[in-house]
Amino acid sequence: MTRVSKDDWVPQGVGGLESRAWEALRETESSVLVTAGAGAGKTEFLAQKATYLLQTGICPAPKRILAISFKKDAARNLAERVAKRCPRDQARRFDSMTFDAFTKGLLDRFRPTIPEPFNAHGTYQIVTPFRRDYDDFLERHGYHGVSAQRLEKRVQLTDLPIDQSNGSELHRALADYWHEQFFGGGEISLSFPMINRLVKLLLQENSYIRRALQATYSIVFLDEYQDTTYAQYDMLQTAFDGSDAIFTAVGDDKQRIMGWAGAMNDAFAQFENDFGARRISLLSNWRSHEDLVRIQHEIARRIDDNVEEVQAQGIREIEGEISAIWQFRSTDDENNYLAKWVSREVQSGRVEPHDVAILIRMRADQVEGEVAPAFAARGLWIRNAARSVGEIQIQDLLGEELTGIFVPLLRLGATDRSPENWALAQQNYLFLEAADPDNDLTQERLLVKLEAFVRHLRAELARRQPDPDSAEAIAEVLLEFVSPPALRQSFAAYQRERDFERVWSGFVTLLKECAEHSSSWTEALDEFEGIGQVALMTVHKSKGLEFHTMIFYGLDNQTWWSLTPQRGEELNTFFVAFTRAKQRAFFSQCVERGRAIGWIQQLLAPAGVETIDGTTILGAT
Ligand SMILES: Nc1ncnc2c1ncn2[C@@H]1O[C@H](COP(=O)(O)OP(=O)(O)OP(=O)(O)O)[C@@H](O)[C@H]1O
Repeated sequence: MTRVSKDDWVPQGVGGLESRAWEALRETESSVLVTAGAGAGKTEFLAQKATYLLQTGICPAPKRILAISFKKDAARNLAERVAKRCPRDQARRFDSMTFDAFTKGLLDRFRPTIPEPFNAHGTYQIVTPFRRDYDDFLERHGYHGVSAQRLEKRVQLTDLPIDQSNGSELHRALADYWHEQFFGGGEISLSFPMINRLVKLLLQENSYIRRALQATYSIVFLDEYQDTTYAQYDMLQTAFDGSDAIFTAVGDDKQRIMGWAGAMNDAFAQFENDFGARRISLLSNWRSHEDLVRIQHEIARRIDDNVEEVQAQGIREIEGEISAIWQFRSTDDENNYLAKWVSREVQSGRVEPHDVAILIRMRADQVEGEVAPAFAARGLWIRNAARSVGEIQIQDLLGEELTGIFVPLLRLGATDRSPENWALAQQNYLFLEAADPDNDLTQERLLVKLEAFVRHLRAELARRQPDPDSAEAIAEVLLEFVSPPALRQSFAAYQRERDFERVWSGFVTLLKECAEHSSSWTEALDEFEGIGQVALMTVHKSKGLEFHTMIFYGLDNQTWWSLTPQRGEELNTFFVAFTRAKQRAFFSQCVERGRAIGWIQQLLAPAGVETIDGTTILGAT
């Protein structure tokens, strides 16, 4: 087992850390709250801190680190960064997962021990109720004085068991709601907020499980902390009540975009108070260059007048405009111009298609239908990551563990040499087989088996042309090798048959689709991963990602009617999206839909007006 002394440890994979990040990294005796703007390297900082704690033995075996992120791809990305830097025996003690995966994992493992009647037998389905579902429930039960919004909020926040002595109509509706979800006939239906409440009850009532959890995790990381909900915070506090766990939370209050879903108003102050945390703020932006950071700062100032200026560390690689409003007379003009512009940029070698993102406010499927034909006419494909394959969205599917295990194997099968995928495949396989890191013989034996399988897979792929039938057959070959029991055992999220099926069938569906119009397996895999495709996504979905060039599509005062400096959360969402750009961010606006948004126009301080193909461009810098 390799250990590095604290003094000798250096950050890995990045040039260095700013001095405040060092300070926060070395703070291992008390909790810290790292606040910083966009691109400050908050997520990277967590990966470095985990590496530091594992490599120096500050987190010694068998202790583990729990890292909680908001999105599956973010959780996976963090785990991959740590896995790349730490030996396997250390990296496997880093548990990176979403809040939902954490709570659901506890529910699935300990469900029978929850106090009655919530320990009811039988399978459960996960539901995502909309307001109209609450309305429907209230209507059916005759609760005319209760709004869907209030009921939804109560479900999120009310502790179980529900206090029967409170006779208010809202309370009765809440009790009935839980009863119907559990005993309404058929399968039990649970939403994630309900799972959260059940797990809180479990941890509150069962000190044995609580202590076991605390003994496992003495270090906890919280990424994107600004979007933690009251219920999640409450559950975490219950879980770690009385423990000496050290927390590291990172966040940016200007990126708070989940208020509508119950995110805390005062998350930072509360954390400092409850966890005795030191606040350390970072001042760099590693993602974007100086000229973009200047515009970002102007938007940030509209969110918080006192925001500190940050130091841009990104290098500008582009000449000419880096931000502007492009105005069009018709949507056809708009789509054609954008397709032509992106195609020219790709052909000139300035950017790869997947480094370009088209950002929209909502309804990705509809916009995809409008934009894609113009792009396809120029040989460019749009990847709408919000599209569902079966019951899972592509963006979520790509963050799934199953995908992370199958894709490197497929890549190895499709190419002669791929050291990176070979390293990943080895690591994954040894993990799936729960190989003892100290037993060289077992490891050797497993790696020989893996090699033989890759040879077999290569032969299978070589003898089949990519098409949907072959894709399905190949996926089955992979599953048989990896084995569903090993997947279920290794990942709590796949323990329920239905959860596993959802991901598995999404994987097969997308692979079949990609194989259908590819001439090689590598091409099919590129398409599967979105390589060579222009990304299309809503501003909400862009959280945590980054792109070389971004185009905000259809940014007019009708479509984005609520984007005003007075509406905090919309502005934050826009800010999050804008700060994803490394080099350039443009806005397209079509007069058929609405007018330009005045304050953005002002902000970009248009330098002049140009005309191209009958379209007007308001230039910025
Ligand atoms: N110390 C560093 N040196 C060089 N590059 C870095 C460093 N830290 C982060 N980066 C790079 O800067 C970019 C932003 O980092 P990261 O995503 O961790 O920032 P963040 O603060 O979590 O961003 P956001 O809150 O905007 O999502 C990434 O491309 C990352 O690889």
